[in-house]
Amino acid sequence: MTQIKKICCIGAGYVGGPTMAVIAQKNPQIQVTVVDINEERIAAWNNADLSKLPIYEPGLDTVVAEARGRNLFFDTNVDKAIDEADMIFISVNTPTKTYGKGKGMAADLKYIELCARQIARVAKTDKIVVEKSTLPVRTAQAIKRILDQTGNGVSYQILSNPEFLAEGTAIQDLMNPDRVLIGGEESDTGREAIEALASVYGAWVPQERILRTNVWSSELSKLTANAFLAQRVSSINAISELCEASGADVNEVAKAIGMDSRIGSKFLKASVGFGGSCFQKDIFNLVYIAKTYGLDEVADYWEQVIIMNDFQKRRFAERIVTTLFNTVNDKKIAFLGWAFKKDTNDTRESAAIYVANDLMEEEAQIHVFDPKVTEQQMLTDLDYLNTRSSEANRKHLTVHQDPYTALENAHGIAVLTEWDEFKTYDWQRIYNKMQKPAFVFDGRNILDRKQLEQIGFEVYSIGAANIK
Ligand SMILES: NC(=O)c1ccc[n+]([C@@H]2O[C@H](COP(=O)([O-])OP(=O)(O)OC[C@H]3O[C@@H](n4cnc5c(N)ncnc54)[C@H](O)[C@@H]3O)[C@@H](O)[C@H]2O)c1
Ligand SMILES: O=c1ccn([C@@H]2O[C@H](COP(=O)(O)OP(=O)(O)O[C@H]3O[C@H](CO)[C@@H](O)[C@H](O)[C@H]3O)[C@@H](O)[C@H]2O)c(=O)[nH]1
Repeated sequence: MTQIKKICCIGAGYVGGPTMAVIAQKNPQIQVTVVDINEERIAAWNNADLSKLPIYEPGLDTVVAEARGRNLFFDTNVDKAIDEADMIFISVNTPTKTYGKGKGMAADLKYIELCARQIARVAKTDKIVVEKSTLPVRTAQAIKRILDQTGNGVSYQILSNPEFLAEGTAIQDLMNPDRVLIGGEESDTGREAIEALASVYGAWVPQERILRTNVWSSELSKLTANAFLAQRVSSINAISELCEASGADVNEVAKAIGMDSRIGSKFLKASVGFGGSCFQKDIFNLVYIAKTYGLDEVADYWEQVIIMNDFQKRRFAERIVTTLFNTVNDKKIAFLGWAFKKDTNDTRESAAIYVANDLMEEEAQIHVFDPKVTEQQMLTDLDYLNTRSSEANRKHLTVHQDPYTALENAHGIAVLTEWDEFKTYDWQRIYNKMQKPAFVFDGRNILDRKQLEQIGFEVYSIGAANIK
């Protein structure tokens, strides 16, 4: 069996960084080099101060501290790392296309293709190339054609090894994955490549959790897993509106259905809408592929998950406006949280961005406190929507370092992220310093509603009988 001695990972992002850190920690005999064209990001990965790593993930600093400089390296020299490696992970971003055919739907594969061409140009020895990025089904074929036809005559095996970690729990998920999926060519050399990668994971993952399959099934399983997860969130969010209208309570409904072992209790938390860099992108990708094959009913079925999610975000913003006597013009609306979920500094597709944007359209003043997201990031997120000028966004957004100043004098508080610390705040003190009536819109259902009501707050929770 091929023994892997050197691994290169192209892309030092939310997936490449943590995944390679864990692989290196668990395989001290393998040299792992993570490369990126983003010099600032690489410098941050190399920062001696572990609180300055480019991404925030609980437990990541400890793993990096153990492996970095021993057998884990972060570098900008992509060619050198490719040249030396026996196994190359491609872990670059695959965003939704913003131009041309498939705009707003298809995955933009330009970064993947650039990687393939770079590998083809540089490689002088046989390589196993591992797709770690999430890709449309049959992308491996395109990568193989580029490598075989433009390369230096060396031989390549392409594996699909999608990543299932969730942000905020990345290290936990990597240490103890439900499964590791490896798709490869159905041939002797294909199977040998699969086993080489399986042995890397075998350092800490039990063999029965390492699934071997063909490349197309592996690629499609990743999109399908995300589509199913997102679909559960949209399903419970659809029911949340019905609960509000009918007097049922979505938490009770989720509990009751979740105890059915066929349904299961996870991913049934009603919310202001799912965010993150993956769910929407991957469903659009699935929808686009289905349309490409002429499968319109399949495409429409999955697209509804996104339509429901957009509606849920909009509905939350509209509820704030109607509750605040149909106007938020010049009112202070305080946001607790901006990240797309707790325990991450990632804001991609966060519901907070869209809710803020809708409220700014109504001329509200948004004041935000998030424990991990910077002001610069929030402004970048708003500017990216292109709804209004940067100056106008700056006029409507104030970012606070202290939650109590963010909440002082607010007409309404909206909880956008489920950070644990929000539950422990001194809510009496907050109430005393707010405009009255004091409204709380709990977009994550994390606060103790009864306690808040006793203090005097008027509370709107997702999927409950609410203030009208
Ligand atoms: N974020 C997640 O939780 C998650 C989980 C599972 C799978 N995925 C998938 O993994 C892939 C990466 O996601 P991410 O969140 O880590 O993205 P990211 O944007 O955080 O990181 C990607 C990195 O790749 C670098 N890059 C792009 N082109 C390059 C090139 N040619 N050479 C060198 N570096 C290059 C970028 O500079 C960037 O730092 C995506 O396909 C995503 O769908 C993400
Ligand atoms: O019951 C729930 C569960 C999640 N969410 C929201 O859904 C979004 C996504 O959450 P989560 O799936 O936990 O985080 P991600 O990091 O986006 O991880 C998803 O996307 C990754 C990228 O593909 C996959 O690897 C993971 O398996 C998959 O869970 C977040 O906004 C959550 O707040 C809810 O609203 N209710």
